[in-house]
Amino acid sequence: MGTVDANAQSSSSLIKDFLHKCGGVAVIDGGFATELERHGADLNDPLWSAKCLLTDPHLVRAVHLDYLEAGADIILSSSYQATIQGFKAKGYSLEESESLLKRSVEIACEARDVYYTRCCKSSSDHSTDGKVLKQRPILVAASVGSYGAYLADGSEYSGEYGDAIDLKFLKDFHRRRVQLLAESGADLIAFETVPNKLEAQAFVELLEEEDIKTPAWLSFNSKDGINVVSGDSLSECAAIGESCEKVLAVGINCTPPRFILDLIRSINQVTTKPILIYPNSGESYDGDRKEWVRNTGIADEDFVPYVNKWCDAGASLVGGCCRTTPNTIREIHHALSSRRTV
Ligand code: MET
Ligand SMILES: [Zn+2]
Repeated sequence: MGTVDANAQSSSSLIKDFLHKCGGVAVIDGGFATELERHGADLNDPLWSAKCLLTDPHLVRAVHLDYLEAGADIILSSSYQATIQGFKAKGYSLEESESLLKRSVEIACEARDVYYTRCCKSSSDHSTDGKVLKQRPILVAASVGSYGAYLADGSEYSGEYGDAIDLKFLKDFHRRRVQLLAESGADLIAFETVPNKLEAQAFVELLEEEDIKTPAWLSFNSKDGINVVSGDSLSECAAIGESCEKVLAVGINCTPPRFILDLIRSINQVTTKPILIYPNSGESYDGDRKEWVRNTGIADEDFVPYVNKWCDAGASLVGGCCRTTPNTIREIHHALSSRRTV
């Protein structure tokens, strides 16, 4: 087997091997931007969490560390809303914009290094204040938010981009960012909050066209428990992930917990790949008011008691999205620990 084949082989089993080492299930981190806000960062800006790369990289690193110490096995970089187009609109040069994108992954990798050093210094797997300090495999995923996230008007929750936005436009929009993040030292690329089929198609075509060597996951969001937010069929969206060898896992993020079980069942029908799940707290984002609002109607209870049911239904990577915190992740870590075989 040649080197290229060997690389393809090792990256195609990255998540499966990782899950094996984790004992069958792995914990993803929790809300990142909303956690920065909880620490006082003002992210009312088109760059959202990426603004902190400019103003407060120490906080970015500290939040990554908080999630690792809460038991996350996979952390996502702060590049969700970081785009070359967005940085340029702020007056940064192409070179500066590109290095900021890479910086987001470097900071996550630095947090992992600091974490490993703390683990070495600790005599037990848990510190007295409940921190998880266990030497274990940890993956850094480079976050890529959708085009709707760049628009910063909440349209990643509608998936309505208008007729002018076609496949070619979306591929060209994401191309350079995906190339850069693939070469940034991240273990994988996390395409997150993908709101429609067109953008899922754009991502998998980009992976192939650009011969991207870093594997990816594809994560959709839903607001009805049946379809993705645009109304496109979740089965069709998940099948796009299934069809691409470079996509190692498919799933759902930033979606109210009460929809998750049905969504897992629906994805399970069309994929053999690991299923990832990281719901939000159950509140919804009001793009006009630029705030999170409680849903009326069915209240979302704390979802941690359900995570084992989600794993029984087929999920193997579980974490949290917006408005979840290191506490949520600590609880998920504990809730899943009894089913882990290591
Ligand atoms: C709107 S979904 C945001 C996902 C991103 N990983 C974050 O937690 O900030
Ligand atoms: Zn979210």
